[in-house]
Amino acid sequence: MFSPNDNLADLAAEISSNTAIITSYLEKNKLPQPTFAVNSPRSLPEAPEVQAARMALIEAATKIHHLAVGADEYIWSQALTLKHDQSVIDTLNQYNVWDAVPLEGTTTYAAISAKTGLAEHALIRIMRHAMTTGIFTEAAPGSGQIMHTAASSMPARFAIQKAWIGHNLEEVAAGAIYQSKALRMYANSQEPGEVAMALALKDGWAADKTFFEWAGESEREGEAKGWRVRRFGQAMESAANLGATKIEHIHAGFNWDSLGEATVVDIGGSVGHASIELAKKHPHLRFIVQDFAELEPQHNALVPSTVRSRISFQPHSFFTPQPVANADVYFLKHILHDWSDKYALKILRNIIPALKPGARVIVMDGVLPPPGTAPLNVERLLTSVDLQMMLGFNSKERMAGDWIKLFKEADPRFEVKGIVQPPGSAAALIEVVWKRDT
Ligand SMILES: C[S@@+](CC[C@H](N)C(=O)[O-])C[C@H]1O[C@@H](n2cnc3c(N)ncnc32)[C@H](O)[C@@H]1O
Repeated sequence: MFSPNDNLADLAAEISSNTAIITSYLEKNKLPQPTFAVNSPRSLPEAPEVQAARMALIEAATKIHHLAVGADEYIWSQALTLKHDQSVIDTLNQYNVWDAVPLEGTTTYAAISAKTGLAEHALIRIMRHAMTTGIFTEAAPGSGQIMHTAASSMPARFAIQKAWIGHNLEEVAAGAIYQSKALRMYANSQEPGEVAMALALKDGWAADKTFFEWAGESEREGEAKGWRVRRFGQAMESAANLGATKIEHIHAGFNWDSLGEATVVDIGGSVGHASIELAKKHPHLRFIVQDFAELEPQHNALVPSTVRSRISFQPHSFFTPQPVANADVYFLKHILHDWSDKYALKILRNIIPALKPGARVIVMDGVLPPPGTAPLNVERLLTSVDLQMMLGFNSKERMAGDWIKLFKEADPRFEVKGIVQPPGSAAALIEVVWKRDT
C-alpha cells in the first residue's frame, strides 16, 4: 500500500536489494537475465525467494515511478496516456500487427500496412505510442526498421493472448467508459444485464440478458454464431497460462490425492483446461466438464490423448438442476465471482439435489484480502477483476467472510472447511463439505 512515509531513497534501496536477489539467483543457476529482446525468458523462475523479491521490486518500482512523476502531474498524465495505451493495443490486435512483424529480423511500416490493411500514416502513429510502453521497437531510433520486443512477441507466439486482449479491450474497456453512468442508472442492481458493458455494447444485449447469453448469440461475418463465447473460452485458457492466474496453482490449494478414486464435475469448466491439468497429475480422478455446447469442439481439440479416457464434456447450464448425482467433487473455478449473490445462490442450490453426504464443493476463485495486506500487483490484479465483475456482470470478488456467508445462506448444510491461498496465486481454493442431513 502507498504510505506517507515512502520516499525516493528508501524505495531506490529496496529496488537495488531486490534486483540483487533476482540477478544473483539467475547467475547462480546459470539462467538468462530478462531483457526486452524477443529471446528473453518469458517470466522469472517460480522459486519462492525470486517471486517474493519480484513482488517487492514491482511495488517499489511502481511507487518510485509515481514519486518521480510528481503529485502535480500524476493523475493528469494518467488521464492523458492510459486510454491511448489501451487503444493502441486494441488496434494492434484487431489488425493483427503482431503477426505482421517477423519474430526474427525487422520489417517496415509500409510492409506492415500492406499485410494488415491498416493505413500507413495511422500505423506509424499507433506504433510510435506503443513503442513508448515497450511494445515493438525500432532497430535503431528513427530507422523505420520495426522489430518485436519480448512483450509484443507474446501474442504472435501464443495466439490465445489475442483472445484475452480482444475480450478485455473490445468488450470490457468499452464498458469501463460507461461505468459511472451505469452506477447512476442501476446503483444497487444484482441483475447481470444492468451493467456498463451492456450499455456500451448494446447490439442486442437486453437488460435481462447475461454477458454469456448475449455472447452466445453474437454473429460475425465468416464465423459460426457464438464467436464471442468461443473467444471468451480462449481468453480463459490464456489466463490459465500466466503468472498469478496460472492453472498450476490448482494443485497447491487442495490435496487432490486425498480423494482416491473420484469423480470431479467441473461446472462451467469452459474448454476444460483445469480438468486437463488435474487429470495429468492425478491419474485416479475422472472429470466431467460442463459448459455451453459451443465450447465442445474446442474442448475436444484441447484434450490430450493421454487423459482423454478420463475426461468428458457435457453441455449443461448451471441454472438448471445438476444432472450428475453422487459425484465426489463439484468444482467451480472462477464461476461464482461472475454472479451477484442472488444468482450465485441459485447456482449453489442447483447442485444440492445431486450431493451425497461428504461430497465436496471446491471453489477456486479470488478471495479479496483486506486492503494493503497482499503484494501491490496481486491486489491490483484482484481489484481489477473485481471491477471487471462489476461492469460486466454486476458481480464481485468476495472477501473470506463473504464466501462463508454465501455458503451458509445457500444452505446451512454447506460447511466451509478451509480457504487456502497457494503462494503466488491470485485465486484461493475453498473447500466446502456437504454435511449429512441432521
Ligand atoms: C470466467 S469463466 C471460467 C471458466 C473456467 N472455469 C476457468 O476457470 O477458466 C465462466 C464460465 O462459465 C460459463 N458459463 C456461463 N454461464 C453458464 C451457464 N448458465 N451454465 C454453464 N456454464 C456457464 C462460461 O461459458 C465460462 O466458461
